[in-house]
Amino acid sequence: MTAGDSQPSATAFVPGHITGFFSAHTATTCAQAGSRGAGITLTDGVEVTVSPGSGLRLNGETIEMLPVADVCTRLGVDAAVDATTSLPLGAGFGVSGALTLGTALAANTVFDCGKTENELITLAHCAEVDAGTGLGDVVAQARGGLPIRIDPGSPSHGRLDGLPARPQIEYVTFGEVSTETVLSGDTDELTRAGESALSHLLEWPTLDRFMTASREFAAEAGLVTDEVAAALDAVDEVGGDTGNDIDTGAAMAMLGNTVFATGEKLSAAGYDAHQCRVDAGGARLIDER
Ligand SMILES: Nc1ncnc2c1ncn2[C@@H]1O[C@H](COP(=O)(O)OP(=O)(O)OP(=O)(O)O)[C@@H](O)[C@H]1O
Ligand SMILES: CC(C)(CO)[C@@H](O)C(=O)[O-]
Repeated sequence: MTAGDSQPSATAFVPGHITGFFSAHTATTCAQAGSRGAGITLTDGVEVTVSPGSGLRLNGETIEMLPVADVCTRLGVDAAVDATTSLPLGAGFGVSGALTLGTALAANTVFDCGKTENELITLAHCAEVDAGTGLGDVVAQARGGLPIRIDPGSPSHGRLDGLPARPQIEYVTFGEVSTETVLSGDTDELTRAGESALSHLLEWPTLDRFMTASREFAAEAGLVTDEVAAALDAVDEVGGDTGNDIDTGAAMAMLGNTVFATGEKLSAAGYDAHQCRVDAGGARLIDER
């Protein structure tokens, strides 16, 4: 907003979310549908500013995104959404979920919609589920930390827990995987692999176990691309950079052509990796005018 501009505006920050593994769960209502699984929320995220108007701009470029438009319709508002992020779209960082939840949080403030946080999370979750752009990103992004989605769905239905850890994270991305295409296909095998990965994690809920369960999930679900396989192998070869967590390795971000690891393992393997940390706070309003 420029000086002298009297338009109200509000800005929300929503962390990026990498899913390590998941199972897909359909239900009669969007609020009950979703995914089980586990992931990492990132200090790298999306800042979403809403003011009266129309259209969605991401890093200055006008784009169309169904769940963002849907949230505005569900709130009954005409919003101009202006978002910035260093994360790529469609590469497994939950950018669509972040844009959708950020729009809900900021629009509620600007247009005085009178919704609670859980109501806004539910609106954004339903918009993502109905658009097929995500199943569990919104609830994970609302929570922050290392969310475990024990039961699927929005806050009144889903059940979340988390891993008490705050590691440094590295990631490298090779491009997009269409979430809509994967979710609209046969998800039975993927869901079996996701259920097994969740049981494995819950037996011993540590960061190391999360990484191994994620690695196994990607292989069992048949989602590993050539670039991802090469990066996973390269990290295995250097054996981790710290010498004491050799088993942890790297894993694939769902659903993207992206690899992530804890510590500096991707850099040690020769990749020009982005570095960030685990987001501790979850989605939040950061400014209102
Ligand atoms: N330039 C663009 N590149 C990719 N997707 C785009 C673009 N513009 C709009 N979109 C829309 O953005 C959405 C991307 O959703 P998707 O869920 O794949 O991304 P993501 O949330 O960043 O990743 P993921 O869900 O895998 O974590 C799609 O609905 C797509 O139609
Ligand atoms: C389906 C998904 C992997 C897409 O990013 C995510 O929304 C999840 O974990 O449910």
